[in-house]
Amino acid sequence: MTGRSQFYQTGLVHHGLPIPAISNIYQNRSALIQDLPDNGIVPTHQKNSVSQGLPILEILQRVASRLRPGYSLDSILATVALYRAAFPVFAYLKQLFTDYFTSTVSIYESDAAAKEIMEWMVVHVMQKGTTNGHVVTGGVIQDPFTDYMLPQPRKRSQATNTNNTSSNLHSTLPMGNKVFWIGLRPFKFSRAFPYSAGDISASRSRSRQGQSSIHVSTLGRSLSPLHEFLQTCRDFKIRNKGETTTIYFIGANGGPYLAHGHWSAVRKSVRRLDTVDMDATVKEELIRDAEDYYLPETKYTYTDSGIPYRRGYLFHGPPGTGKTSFSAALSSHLECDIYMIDLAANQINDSYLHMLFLSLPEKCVVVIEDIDSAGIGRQKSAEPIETDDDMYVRAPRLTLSGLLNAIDGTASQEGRLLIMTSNNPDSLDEALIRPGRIDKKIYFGYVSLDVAKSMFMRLVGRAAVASGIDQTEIQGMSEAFSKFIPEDAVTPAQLQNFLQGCRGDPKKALLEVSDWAAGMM
Ligand SMILES: Nc1ncnc2c1ncn2[C@@H]1O[C@H](COP(=O)(O)OP(=O)(O)OP(=O)(O)O)[C@@H](O)[C@H]1O
Repeated sequence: MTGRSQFYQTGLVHHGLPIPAISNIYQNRSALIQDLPDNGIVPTHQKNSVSQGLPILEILQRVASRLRPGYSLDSILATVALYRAAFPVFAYLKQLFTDYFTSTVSIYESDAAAKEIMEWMVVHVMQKGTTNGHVVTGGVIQDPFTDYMLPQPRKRSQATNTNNTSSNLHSTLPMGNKVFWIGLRPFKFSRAFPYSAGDISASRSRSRQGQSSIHVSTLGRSLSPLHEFLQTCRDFKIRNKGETTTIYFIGANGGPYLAHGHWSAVRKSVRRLDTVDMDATVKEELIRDAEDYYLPETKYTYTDSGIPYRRGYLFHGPPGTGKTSFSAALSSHLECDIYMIDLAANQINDSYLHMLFLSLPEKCVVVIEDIDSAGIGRQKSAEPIETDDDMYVRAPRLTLSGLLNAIDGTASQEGRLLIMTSNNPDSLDEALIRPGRIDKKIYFGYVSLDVAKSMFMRLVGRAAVASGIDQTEIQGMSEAFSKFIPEDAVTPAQLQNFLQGCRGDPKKALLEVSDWAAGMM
């Protein structure tokens, strides 16, 4: 037996194929050559072929020779054997090439950078038709692995048509590998199903507590092209911020997302600051303060003075006065994502909250809602640890010290803007709202005269002006309307509800407001 055939055999044994089959190929080849008749043509059925003794191959051989007389399967089998034998060598060379001639970045899918990359990919690779498959889904995007999805492009005329079912369709990237080019440089993007059991590539990508990750590679040992690519994706996201805000929240009680600290996400249309009605001076001051905080020189001043670069606000006031709405509008205005934490609604304990804060991006707005209702005592530490595999469900509950440590412990992320909302600020522990943790306390109150006018104009007046009613007349109506609203009795949420019921009809609003206001007293 020659070294070459041995090599093939080794390859076949390695891949679990039957050795006899391969020996047959070579033995039978020589037999075939020796037995050739003078004219060199052997009737196929008489050939001592490799297919002999293997019923399926024999059948295939017979079919092949009927279709094409004189045709033998031997060459195909030899090619297959060659391929199987050469495969490990190819895999080894490929790995060698990857190790020495390419660079790769790997990012957990829950990371903000991964979402930026996937948004860029969806628009620049997938929607441009340079890929032959993508996943389309409908409805609200609530999964941490899909929040980077972008709406399918629509015609301008469809944008206002709420009945159009395609408006709910979103595209995301297919699983697997995708090669794309930026200029003359090739990049490879890899992504695997997060929880597909048994999938080797997926399990390779799930290195940390079930989190899947994406990988981007390019030619060359330098990481600079990859950093430039990440920056491109970030710039793209910032440029497109104008239309939507990503709101992150913690999944429903329990479940894998909670246990593993994944933020769920929804993408919503931007809430503009001018749609939140409140005292104009307070509003302006607050916006300026937040804008100043994100100026590069402010960051420098904090760092230079040795002050942790963090800022905190406490929004307090009755329910339905715009604390959450203003927080969302402010995050859109600052062009950053918002992270909502409802301490009362989720089984959050000290270590879990700490981990959530560690996972925040550098620039973001974090809102801890209804902080007074979280039932935080002044315990020094959590109760005895229960035996459980998951570190995030060990400590049973949240303590004040755990909360303080999460929001401004040494390991806590800098650069975030923390907003706590409360309906009952007097019940809050002094330590929680001391200067340095809370820099501004803002009261969100009941509807004032000005707020009533502004809400009337926004919710019914504008549409009436657009339909042809005189602007001055509408303004007069808003003036008259506001006089019916009792002071310190109606929240903006209640007034919004009443005005929505008037279906954009200012005359109806004016007619019915008196009775409605009397019912609110
Ligand atoms: N000042 C306001 N300007 C405009 N809309 C408002 C205002 N306050 C409340 N709303 C409307 O009322 C609804 C509830 O508002 P929001 O959730 O922001 O209130 P909240 O103060 O955060 O309430 P809670 O304390 O219960 O969380 C929203 O639909 C919002 O549009």
